[in-house]
Amino acid sequence: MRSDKPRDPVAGPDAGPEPPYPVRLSGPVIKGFGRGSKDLGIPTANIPADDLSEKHPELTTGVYYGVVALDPKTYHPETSEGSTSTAVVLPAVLSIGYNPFYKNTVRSVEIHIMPALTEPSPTAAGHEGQTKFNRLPDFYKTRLNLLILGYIRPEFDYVSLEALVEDIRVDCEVARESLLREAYKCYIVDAEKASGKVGEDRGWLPSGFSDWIAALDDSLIKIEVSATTPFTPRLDRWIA
Ligand SMILES: Cc1cc2nc3c(=O)[nH]c(=O)nc-3n(C[C@H](O)[C@H](O)[C@H](O)COP(=O)(O)O)c2cc1C
Ligand SMILES: Nc1ncnc2c1ncn2[C@@H]1O[C@H](COP(=O)(O)OP(=O)(O)O)[C@@H](O)[C@H]1O
Ligand SMILES: [Mg+2]
Repeated sequence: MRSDKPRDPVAGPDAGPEPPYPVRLSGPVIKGFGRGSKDLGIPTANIPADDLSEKHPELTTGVYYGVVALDPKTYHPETSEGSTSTAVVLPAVLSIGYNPFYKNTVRSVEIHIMPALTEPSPTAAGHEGQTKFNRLPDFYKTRLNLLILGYIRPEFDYVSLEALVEDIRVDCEVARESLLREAYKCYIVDAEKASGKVGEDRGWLPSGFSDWIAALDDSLIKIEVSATTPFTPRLDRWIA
């Protein structure tokens, strides 16, 4: 259970991500338990966690922050300049684990995408009225690339839903303040402006989307060609 100790305003070293971070995760946005928006008012984009223990044994259960890019072929939000064909890179906070408050038996990766760092934070303390978490148009099935930049805290059980929501609100603020530091902000600015290893990781974020669509289309075509062709089991489960 969460203690009453006040929370640190930032997480991770000021000098920038320390190994094992940045960690790259990628996957299609799948259905979760349907609680994020409905129960908590906090939508979380879930990506498959099946091969996490094998590929990323370093990722213990807990809450992390990072940056995400969504495939612009299936997710193209309208901006003041019209709709964009390049992937937007946005700050994110996520949980990896069993959601002890809900006592899940399977591990999930759940990502809450926050507004751009240049916009005011809707989750800041003292924000007028009830906290409204960031909400985008739905983007199920879209491929999401995530760069995890730091660890915030372990997962907890809570005495109430309100206490869970309040802790996630603080996570959003910790993630935002952490990412606003110079050594982290560079993962969000234009890829061309970042150099060295930071530039490599930043460059990876909006990459690989065309390969993914080809692979996905291929699986779907196989299904159409022959009803007896077994659907790739994992995709079958991911895509409603
Ligand atoms: C930043 C963040 C922190 C979270 N921390 C916890 C936690 O400490 N304990 C917990 O039980 N669930 C935690 N959750 C998970 C929420 O309970 C979860 O997002 C919710 O159950 C929605 O699940 P769904 O996507 O399957 O609908 C956290 C989620 C986020 C985004
Ligand atoms: N800010 C956001 N962060 C993450 N997902 C969002 C956001 N805004 C809208 N969504 C959409 O909401 C969906 C998640 O809502 P949620 O209630 O957690 O459902 P589920 O249980 O299916 O994950 C995401 O898959 C995405 O399509
Ligand atoms: Mg979710």
